[in-house]
Amino acid sequence: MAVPSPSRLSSSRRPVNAAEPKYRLRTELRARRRAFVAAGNAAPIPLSDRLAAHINAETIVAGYLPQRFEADCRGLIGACLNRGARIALPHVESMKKPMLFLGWEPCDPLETNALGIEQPPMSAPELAPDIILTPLVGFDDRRNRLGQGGGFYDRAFAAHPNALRIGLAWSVQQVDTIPVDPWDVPLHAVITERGLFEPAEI
Ligand SMILES: Nc1nc2c(c(=O)[nH]1)N(C=O)[C@@H](CNc1ccc(C(=O)N[C@@H](CCC(=O)O)C(=O)O)cc1)CN2
Ligand SMILES: Nc1ncnc2c1ncn2[C@@H]1O[C@H](COP(=O)(O)OP(=O)(O)OP(=O)(O)O)[C@@H](O)[C@H]1O
Repeated sequence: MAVPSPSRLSSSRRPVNAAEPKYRLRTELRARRRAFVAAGNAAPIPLSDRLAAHINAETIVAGYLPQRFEADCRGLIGACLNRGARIALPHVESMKKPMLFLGWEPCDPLETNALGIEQPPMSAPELAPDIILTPLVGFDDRRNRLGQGGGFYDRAFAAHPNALRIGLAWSVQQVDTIPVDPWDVPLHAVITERGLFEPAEI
């Protein structure tokens, strides 16, 4: 089934400029991600011991439900639940409104948003995450991050400055250098199917 284009969410963003370095990199890395999964290389993203040390029954962990060829967060969500953590998932209503993290427990209902991603309904409680598991399009060895370009995670990081920012990606999504804009905040750590990427700040 085709995933609806993000243009179905009303947008006030400036038009995408195909010459912009982030735009070109995104196109290349989405293709890399797709090829990696198509070749049968997808594997669980492990909960590293160093991340596990931050997770207990008091912790609120924001995860995500994967879209197409993204690194799958669901095993990690299960591992966090096993440690007693509370889970939140992103809720996106429009390109203009900030993404919210809403509480979710196994068996709670989900709705599908205009991007084709499952999310908790607005009736779920809003939570302030201690840890934000972030889907990546790309990353570099300084833990700079490239996302989908909507600015949703940039804004979430600004709204939750004390949360641990953990990127999840396939190892092939690493590049030498991610272009950094003034609003970009580096990740504390990246985890791939190979484990915790070093250097990590956790
Ligand atoms: N799984 C997941 N959930 C998420 C995000 C994400 O990146 N991944 N988000 C992060 O901001 C927010 C939703 N924002 C998004 C903004 C743009 C696109 C987007 O452009 N998707 C492309 C597909 C890219 C691909 O081929 O992999 C599309 O729909 O055409 C997706 C999500 C919240 N939830
Ligand atoms: N703290 C912020 N508040 C408001 N807008 C922001 C903030 N941070 C970034 N933006 C806007 O978000 C847009 C997308 O930024 P960028 O191209 O770096 O996307 P990205 O980091 O790949 O996306 P995402 O954060 O969704 O993963 C930019 O136009 C930028 O102006």
